[in-house]
Amino acid sequence: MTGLDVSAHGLVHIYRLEGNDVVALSGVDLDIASGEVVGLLGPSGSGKSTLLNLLAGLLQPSAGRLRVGDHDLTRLDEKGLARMRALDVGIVVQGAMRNLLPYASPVDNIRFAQRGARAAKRQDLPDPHEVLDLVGLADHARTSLDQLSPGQRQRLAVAVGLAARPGLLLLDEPTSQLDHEGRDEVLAAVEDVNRIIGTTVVAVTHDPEVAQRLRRTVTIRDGRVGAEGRRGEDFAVVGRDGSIALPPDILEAVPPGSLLRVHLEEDGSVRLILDDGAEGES
Ligand SMILES: Nc1ncnc2c1ncn2[C@@H]1O[C@H](COP(=O)(O)OP(=O)(O)OP(=O)(O)O)[C@@H](O)[C@H]1O
Repeated sequence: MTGLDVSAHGLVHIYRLEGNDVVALSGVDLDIASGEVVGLLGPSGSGKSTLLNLLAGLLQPSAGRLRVGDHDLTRLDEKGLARMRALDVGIVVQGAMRNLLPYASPVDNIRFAQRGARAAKRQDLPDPHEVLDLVGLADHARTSLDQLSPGQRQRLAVAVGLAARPGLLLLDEPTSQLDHEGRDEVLAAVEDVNRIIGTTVVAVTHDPEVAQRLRRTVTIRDGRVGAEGRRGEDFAVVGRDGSIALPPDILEAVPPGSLLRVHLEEDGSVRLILDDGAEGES
């Protein structure tokens, strides 16, 4: 399977707690092409994990549209979502050991993670040894998990996420609690997987050094896409509804409610002019 593309339009998610609604996502517009590697950034509580869980089919959107490959996640029933999770989407939750059976060998961990795809009669399941090879653990098929380094355990967690060779791999904080060496190992393994089998990867991260290494980053702020990054540079994004989320440092100079004149210059640049006479450019 090659990478799956993802498309979210006006995606809303509301958690309903007794008498209270918590709006976690309030209109996310996001397109991810097949084979992209995207880092999801943003302050705590901005909605990153909610978005990851929606992409995994573990939550259903409250409104808006969400598509992963051919799956329309607003329409799939529980059975359809379970099938998608077994065959097409791999999720690696935060903390390597939460993804692993502690007393099983690495190769048995992969076999166990393939059970959903086997039950769904997937014909072309990869050999578990091949999956370990993809993350550089071919020589550790039978090594006890407590003999693996933290970086190796995290790579094994990534391999478990890839066990059924999904088209979309979701990683929640894949490098937290790792030293530099472990972090580099894990990032290199994810880059190899993406290059060799073309899996689309979406990774939540708080680590600025990880974000720097990712080709594309998307910052979630207050439940929406607040910025996009390319090769370490941040850009404001124009949403499908024409709204623009300004970066926090610009918002300090131009608070909500400010009136801005907008001029499209001949050279294609856009000038925003604050109505009180102060000027800013973007
Ligand atoms: N199960 C839940 N029930 C109610 N509210 C929730 C639930 N999970 C998350 N929230 C709320 O939804 C909002 C978004 O949370 P989410 O966990 O998606 O953010 P996050 O960006 O992943 O945060 P962090 O970086 O701290 O993990 C927050 O206001 C959070 O309190």
